[in-house]
Amino acid sequence: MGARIIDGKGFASGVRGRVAEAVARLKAAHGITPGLAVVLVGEDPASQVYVRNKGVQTREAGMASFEHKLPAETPQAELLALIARLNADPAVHGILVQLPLPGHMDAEAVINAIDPRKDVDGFHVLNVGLLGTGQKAMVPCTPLGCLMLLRDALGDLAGLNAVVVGRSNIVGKPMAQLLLNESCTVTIAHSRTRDLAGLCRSADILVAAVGRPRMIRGDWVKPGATVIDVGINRIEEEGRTRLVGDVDFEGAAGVAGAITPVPGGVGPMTIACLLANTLTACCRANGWPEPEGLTA
Ligand SMILES: Nc1nc(=O)c2c([nH]1)NC[C@@H]1CN(c3ccc(C(=O)N[C@@H](CCC(=O)O)C(=O)O)cc3)C=[N+]21
Repeated sequence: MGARIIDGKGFASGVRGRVAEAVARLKAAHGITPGLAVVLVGEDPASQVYVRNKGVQTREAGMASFEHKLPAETPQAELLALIARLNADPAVHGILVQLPLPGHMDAEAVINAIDPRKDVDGFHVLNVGLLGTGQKAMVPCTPLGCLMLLRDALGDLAGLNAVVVGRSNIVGKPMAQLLLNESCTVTIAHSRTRDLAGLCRSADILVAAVGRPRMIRGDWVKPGATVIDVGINRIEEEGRTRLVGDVDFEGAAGVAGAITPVPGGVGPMTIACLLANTLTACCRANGWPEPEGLTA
């Protein structure tokens, strides 16, 4: 057990504090309150918990929270009409449509209907393109949170070997883009990668975002590496439900230089970065300077 445990929960609380300070300054100087609209379609219990937490933390940061809960069977046209209203609402600076959406909806069409300037998830195809070309984008919250933790742990990331395990549009691909923008040498690995263990052992930075409990073993980790575990897997163990990551924490912590725990690592950073992105969107919408240290 040699690795430093990266305190994502504590770091996230610091980020939220800095967001709250900036929000208070905006209110005092301009009388403007950044606003975040969260849309939940259906009654998925996990999604309900996340949406409630987002609302609480948004208000705690001094921002306005608008929650829209629609029944699972809502026609897509109705959701698109709501998004159009939120796009046009000057009190709303950020819009998040909770994923996954019910099966009858086309998630890509829904996401691409959001005004890209209000797309605080960074999932709109325009933001994906801006990030991919190194231009100013709205950056997906989870990878942005991981980047903040990595910069804090390592300082300059240039020249480091980064391996991202997982190629999702939500985490793996944008994470790789961010690390490339930091001048890392980046490899994206996935289920078809040959000798995944050996590849992982070449990583100075190892980001696990595959959604398979404890898949990354301790002997896949290069001694001294920084390990970022994005996985949040609910498993049954010894008769109770536990939350574990995509990394075998006990094994990896004996080898890594630093590692994020689950829970208390990347998860809390996701919501903190959602608030940071809402603040950033509000500043950009008004032509004010962006908050320092809260963007990519
Ligand atoms: N459009 C959209 N944007 C999202 O950002 C989005 C989404 N849809 N759908 C669901 C996922 C999941 N997600 C999490 C946020 C915070 C924690 C978090 O704070 N986790 C804590 C506690 C975990 C727990 O106790 O359940 C931790 O890891 O320590 C986890 C997961 C955002 N998501």
